[in-house]
Amino acid sequence: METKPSPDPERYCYDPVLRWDPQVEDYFNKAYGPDHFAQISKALTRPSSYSCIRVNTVKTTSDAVIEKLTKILNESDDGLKLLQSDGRSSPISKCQIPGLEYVVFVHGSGPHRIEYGAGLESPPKEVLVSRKCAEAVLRGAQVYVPGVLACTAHVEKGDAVAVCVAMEQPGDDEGDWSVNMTRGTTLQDPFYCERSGLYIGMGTTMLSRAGMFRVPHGVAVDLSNRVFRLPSFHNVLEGEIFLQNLPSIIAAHALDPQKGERILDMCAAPGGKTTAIAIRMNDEGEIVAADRSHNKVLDVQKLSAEMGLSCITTCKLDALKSVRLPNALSDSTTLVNGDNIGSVTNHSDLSSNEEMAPGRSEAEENASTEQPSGGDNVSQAEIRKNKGRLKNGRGRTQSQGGRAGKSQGFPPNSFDRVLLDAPCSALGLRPRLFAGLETVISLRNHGRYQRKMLDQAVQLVRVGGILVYSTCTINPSENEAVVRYALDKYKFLSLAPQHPRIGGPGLVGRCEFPDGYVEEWLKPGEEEMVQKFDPSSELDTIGFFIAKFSVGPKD
Ligand SMILES: C[S@@+](CC[C@H](N)C(=O)[O-])C[C@H]1O[C@@H](n2cnc3c(N)ncnc32)[C@H](O)[C@@H]1O
Repeated sequence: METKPSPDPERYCYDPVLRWDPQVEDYFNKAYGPDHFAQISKALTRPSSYSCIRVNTVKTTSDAVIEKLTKILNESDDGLKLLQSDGRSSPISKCQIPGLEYVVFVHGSGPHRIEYGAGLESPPKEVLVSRKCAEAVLRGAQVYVPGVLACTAHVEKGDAVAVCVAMEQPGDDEGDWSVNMTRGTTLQDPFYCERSGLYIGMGTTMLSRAGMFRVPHGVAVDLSNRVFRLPSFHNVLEGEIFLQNLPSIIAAHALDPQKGERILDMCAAPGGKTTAIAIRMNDEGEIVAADRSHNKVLDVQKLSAEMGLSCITTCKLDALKSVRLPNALSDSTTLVNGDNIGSVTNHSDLSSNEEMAPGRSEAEENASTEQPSGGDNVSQAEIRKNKGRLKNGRGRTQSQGGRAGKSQGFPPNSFDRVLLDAPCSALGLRPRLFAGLETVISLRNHGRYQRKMLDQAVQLVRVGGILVYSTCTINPSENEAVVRYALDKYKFLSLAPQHPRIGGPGLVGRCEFPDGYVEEWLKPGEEEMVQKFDPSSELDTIGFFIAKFSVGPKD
């Protein structure tokens, strides 16, 4: 009788190698040292071992959230598996860092070894998913139909399948990567080497092969046996909690916003940090949340309304043009109802998402925003808002219902604090299965873009104010080199201590590139003033960077 090949454990496992552009790899090897960078690279391919939840303390408490989440976990199959595999009394715990008791962790588990051949006579049938789909699945998501690229022939609904990732492969030309697979392909060779080490779990198909490529949405595979078990809290306790990486929460603490202050969040969407800042201010003061993208501004509006936060105003604004030119004054006055600040949309009077629905007329919105606020206590935010109304005329803060007001920018020195959570290469996000597209030139270009944004941010903070700069990348060109630029160019800026400080030090020194370009990083003594979150460290967070500047007298 013919013996069937048993599944090869080296092939049927999760052991991806993150691919980088060779020059980028050289640069990071120089920056971190080869061993450390290898650890960072490995850590990036894995999800963090816990989900981090920020509790909306304006609406609820950590204890109430823990109780609700425990109930949800106890009632779901995935949750029960988590409880069993976790080995502790409960996978849910409150953050122990002083001041962060409103942060709740739900611990997952993994990597688990999966017996892909258990009970099968031949190698398992396979479903190949896109890299993006796989990264979401590793974070706890389902395998949805659009993420499926290919599968073995004759797959029927209810079949046991191994799920693996379609990874970019190098092409003929340098820097040329492709997946070499069109959607709907039939996987022929069960031993095809490009899928070795890229198996993320075993599950049961919810559709036949034909169904997977015919229906537009739905779950394709019920992935009951996962390499990483992390709870998915998608659509759970909306408005009460927000899933957010720990360093992002720390960035809001670094800004240290005070009740009643006027704060600018320059690149705000989807609003994770904006809402964290609003909660830290107990919803008292004014936060202007700006973003370049109209639709993303609507996301911030939706999140603010969902979380019941009233101190957030939003606007569509290119951060590179955030400082209003003197001649724009009259333009904006004419354009936006006598508003000499810019067109911003306020959520103070919106109580639900429904009220944000596109298509609602401005008149209706204005009517809803004219309701007097109840209660005897008049907050500082309310006083500030009313002062603004008197000064600027009615209309500045009127909601435009599903539309993002376009701002002309803001006068210099008009904010107490500014957060520049800059768009970046995102090379700290986890899990990441491919990084080959960034080149040293593209990494430098990110830094150049960020420096231009910082030039604007510096002008908008008043003397005595605070500027926080953050990114979610491990790339020094976007982190330490941007801080060096800021400190060298603006002598009135100084690095300020951050609380809490749980991240590691920044990089000191410089890097000389083969093309002669020299990049300067931090000077000795500055490294402990920034927070650099290392994905391979015990904190097990995404890669993230935070610098906090005090703004001294500007001459
Ligand atoms: C890192 S994300 C911000 C995340 C956000 N701070 C949060 O915590 O939810 C960067 C944002 O910058 C925005 N962006 C990119 N270029 C911009 C520009 N020139 N002006 C304003 N926003 C910009 C992007 O639309 C994106 O939403």
